[in-house]
Amino acid sequence: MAKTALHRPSGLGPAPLLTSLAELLRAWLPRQRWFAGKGRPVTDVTLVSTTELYPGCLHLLVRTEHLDPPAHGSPGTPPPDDCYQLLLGVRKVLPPRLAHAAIGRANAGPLADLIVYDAFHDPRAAGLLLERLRRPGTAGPLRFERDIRVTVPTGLAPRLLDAEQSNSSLVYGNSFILKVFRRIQPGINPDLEVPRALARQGCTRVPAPAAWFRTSRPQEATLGVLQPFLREATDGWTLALESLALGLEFTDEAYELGRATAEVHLALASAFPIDVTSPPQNRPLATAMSERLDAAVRSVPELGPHADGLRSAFDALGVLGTAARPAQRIHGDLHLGQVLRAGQQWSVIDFEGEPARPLTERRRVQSPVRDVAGMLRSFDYAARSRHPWRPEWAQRCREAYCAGYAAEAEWDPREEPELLRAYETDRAVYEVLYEARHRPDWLPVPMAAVRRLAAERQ
Ligand SMILES: Nc1ncnc2c1ncn2[C@@H]1O[C@H](COP(=O)(O)OP(=O)(O)O)[C@@H](O)[C@H]1O
Ligand SMILES: O=P(O)(O)O[C@H]1O[C@H](CO)[C@@H](O[C@H]2O[C@H](CO)[C@@H](O)[C@H](O)[C@H]2O)[C@H](O)[C@H]1O
Repeated sequence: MAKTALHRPSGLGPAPLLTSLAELLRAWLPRQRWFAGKGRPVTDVTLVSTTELYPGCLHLLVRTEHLDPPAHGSPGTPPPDDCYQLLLGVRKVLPPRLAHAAIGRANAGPLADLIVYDAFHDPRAAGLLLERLRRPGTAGPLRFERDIRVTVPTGLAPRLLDAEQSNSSLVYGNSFILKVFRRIQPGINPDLEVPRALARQGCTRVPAPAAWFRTSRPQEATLGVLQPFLREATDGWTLALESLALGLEFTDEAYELGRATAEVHLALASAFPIDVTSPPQNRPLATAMSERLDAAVRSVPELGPHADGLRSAFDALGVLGTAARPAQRIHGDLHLGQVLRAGQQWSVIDFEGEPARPLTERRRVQSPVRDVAGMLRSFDYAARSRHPWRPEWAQRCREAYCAGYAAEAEWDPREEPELLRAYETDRAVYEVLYEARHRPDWLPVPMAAVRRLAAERQ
């Protein structure tokens, strides 16, 4: 294929993508787990930038346009059009081992009669991507950078992680993991910004970025981060489900997890110092939560009958005036899937925040209670994800986690019941939206919490 086959001057902004490829992507994108625009038919796919990484392997940023931009801006609703990162392979014949990665055969334009596939599944493409990261430099609008103190060996065998993810991750030789962001938003991604800042702080709870790559077009944005792979680690969700299945307690683990969370919060507060002269106001926070609830009710009507009960949590927060704890940078999407345990040590990963929220919002300072609430919701998720439900198991985890947090942070999240309840309610509303969009079978799990939280109305 000629090098210029897909090249258009990417500085000119969105350009119509070669028709046949656009057609293929229109059908393929909505089927991907990481596609954020589910439920909103894609009307067009346009090219934002194309970079040939090597012959037959194209790095693409594409923009999707949608039929019906939602009339409301709910927390789980992406803006009317979105930008996605793709690595496409192009071959005359696709070997059977790559059959599952096929996007389709182009029938027009310079790619006519060639098969296009998702090259993250191709070890050759994945290996070459690692080589780019090992050697800092540029390729078109792409810029590859690394921490020169970290040695990344050459020739590490890649494998695409088979996890239910918002992005795509490649593991190299069980030594490094490259997370490739799929939905791209302008600005630095907190999943690069925060772990780098924590590493500078000497915090060992978070794997430090070894290399990363960005784009300068259409705007500056982070595209991927390579970090050490914790090969002996198991994620907290798997551990919690194992413990439930065996009828075991999880309180020791939860206590240690509380300590780890507090340690990360303390490191975040040092890494991102803020002006604490004006404590955060609760009323605007309560209003924002209430508006998110309104939008969620419009998207998921099952929430409607519980809306007044849920809102009482936000009202109770709103009347409190200023918050007792200062706001700071936080994790933003903390749950049991974001913590990994190796031996006795809990590590925290994925500082991207809730993927559906705008980047600027995810990088804002917020109450650390929001992360605590996220983890408490996760204990409830685990307890409710299997029969018989074990609410008392979750309650014991909750107490242990808060006690562990208090031991490290020297303040106890349970001393802020209104804030905690409001954040748990806000998180449950987010989860309802998330599940309705991505995993409808799971909707009963957060809906059970919604019923409980609404019934707790004061
Ligand atoms: N440093 C790491 N070491 C070991 N496993 C990891 C590491 N980082 C991520 N993982 C695994 O990859 C999965 C997905 O990573 P995550 O950052 O949560 O991606 P996403 O934001 O796409 O969901 C995690 O659930 C975890 O199992
Ligand atoms: O890990 P991500 O950044 O992709 O987070 C999203 O997906 C999570 C599910 O994979 C989702 O988490 C919800 O389900 C978990 C169990 O699978 C549970 O532990 C969490 O408590 C619950 O919120 C998360 O909300 C979403 O942002």
